[in-house]
Amino acid sequence: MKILKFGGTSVGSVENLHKVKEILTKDTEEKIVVCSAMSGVTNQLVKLIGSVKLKDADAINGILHQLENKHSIVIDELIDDQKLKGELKERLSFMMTEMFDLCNQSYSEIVDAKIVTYGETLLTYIFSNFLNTVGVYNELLDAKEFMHVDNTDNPNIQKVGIKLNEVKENRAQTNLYITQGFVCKNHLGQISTLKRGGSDYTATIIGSAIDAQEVQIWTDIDGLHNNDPRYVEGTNPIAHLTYNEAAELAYFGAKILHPQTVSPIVDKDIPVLLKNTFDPEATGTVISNRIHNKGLKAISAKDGITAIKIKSNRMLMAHGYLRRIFEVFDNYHTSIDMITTSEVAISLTIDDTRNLEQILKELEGYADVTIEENHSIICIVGESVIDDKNSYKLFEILNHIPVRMISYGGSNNNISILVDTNDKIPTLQFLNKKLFLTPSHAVV
Ligand SMILES: Nc1ncnc2c1ncn2[C@@H]1O[C@H](COP(=O)(O)OP(=O)(O)O)[C@@H](O)[C@H]1O
Ligand SMILES: N[C@@H](CC(=O)OP(=O)(O)O)C(=O)O
Repeated sequence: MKILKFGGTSVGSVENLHKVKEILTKDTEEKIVVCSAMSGVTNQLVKLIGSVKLKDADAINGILHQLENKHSIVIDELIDDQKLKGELKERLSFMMTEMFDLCNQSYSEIVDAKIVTYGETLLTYIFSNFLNTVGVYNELLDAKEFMHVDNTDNPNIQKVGIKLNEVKENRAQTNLYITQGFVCKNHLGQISTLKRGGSDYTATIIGSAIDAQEVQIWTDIDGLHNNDPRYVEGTNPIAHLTYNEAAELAYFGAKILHPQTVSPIVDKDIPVLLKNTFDPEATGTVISNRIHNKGLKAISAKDGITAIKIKSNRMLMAHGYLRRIFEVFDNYHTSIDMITTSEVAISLTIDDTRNLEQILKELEGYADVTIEENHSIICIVGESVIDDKNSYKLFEILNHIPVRMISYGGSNNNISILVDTNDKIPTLQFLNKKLFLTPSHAVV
């Protein structure tokens, strides 16, 4: 069994849905297909939720109308059979009424999750019916029936596997299942999400739950590139990455992968393939535990970082002081990414600022605290990257860009620097030139 995940762009138009169909029908192997919402739809749903919070009836109606139109056009163009077309339109209209009713409830996290996951529900319903009508028989599985994820950081994979097998057993025999990414049920049995971009995570949770042979993530680019192609020209796909490398890159901003994608499949050593829907023959990237080559592989950037400097002339290096600082962050479930220390100060970074006010209040009890917002962590990744004889070149960045923090040696596989977000793109471009475009770029 293989798991194939198709992202928003891959399912974002009728033309692309036909391409997905081609990929699915290349062989008859058993597959579970995880689909995202059509590209742009989840963003529209997020906007819709904003309007629900504001109780802005005109905006709500406007967005619902756009969503109905968008999916209605897809049905028109995709489905030839008039009877089926009518049925799908009727179902679409029913789902829009359900959404309208939700929009008229007062805002809550459950209402939020129910609304924001509709994009996946709409798309999979239409796509599954389309496939069936053209002879590609499949069963549509409701992910809410088996993606029971009590703890999104550490899902109970076995539980998902048991539920998924139960759901499959009650359905007709087929070698093709279609389901929704992103949506899950939480520990209270309420509808929830795996966070933005979470369909990748859905795919690897399912892959691990059923001991899949491999997980394929189909997107709009030919694999994970050595730098962010949105900001840097001349980036190249990387043929092989280790789980460690992929996890670091995903966590530190490589948008192609949800940060938690790799974690469910590492222990089972299930490979993840990143493939291009628009160029299926392109090699793409294979993520596995095999180290093909060591040294510098790729650079990524994570925005929305806040640096916190904690200064205390009296106590910093005193026994137990660091513990007290870390406990404050721990008490507010706020994880720390980078840390540097001096004799009298510690600087650290966080990306979750929901509890920043309370954290600062507690820290200010025994230290001077300053914060700097709008920073980005630039992460240079590769197995044993710190031993790469070219890695020294990255420090030339210091001649060009004000660097706020550097983290070197925390792991052999990652060197991180913190810069103002306004300097992110020049930093990525400079590092690309220095580390990848100079002739001697090579590894240990
Ligand atoms: N290092 C990288 N390698 C490849 N793509 C990247 C990288 N960093 C950012 N991206 C962006 O990620 C996009 C694919 O991710 P995403 O938009 O989540 O796809 P999907 O719609 O398939 O879920 C690419 O179009 C590319 O612009
Ligand atoms: N549709 C959701 C989940 C997702 O994973 O989407 P994509 O595969 O297009 O990144 C989102 O936009 O966040």
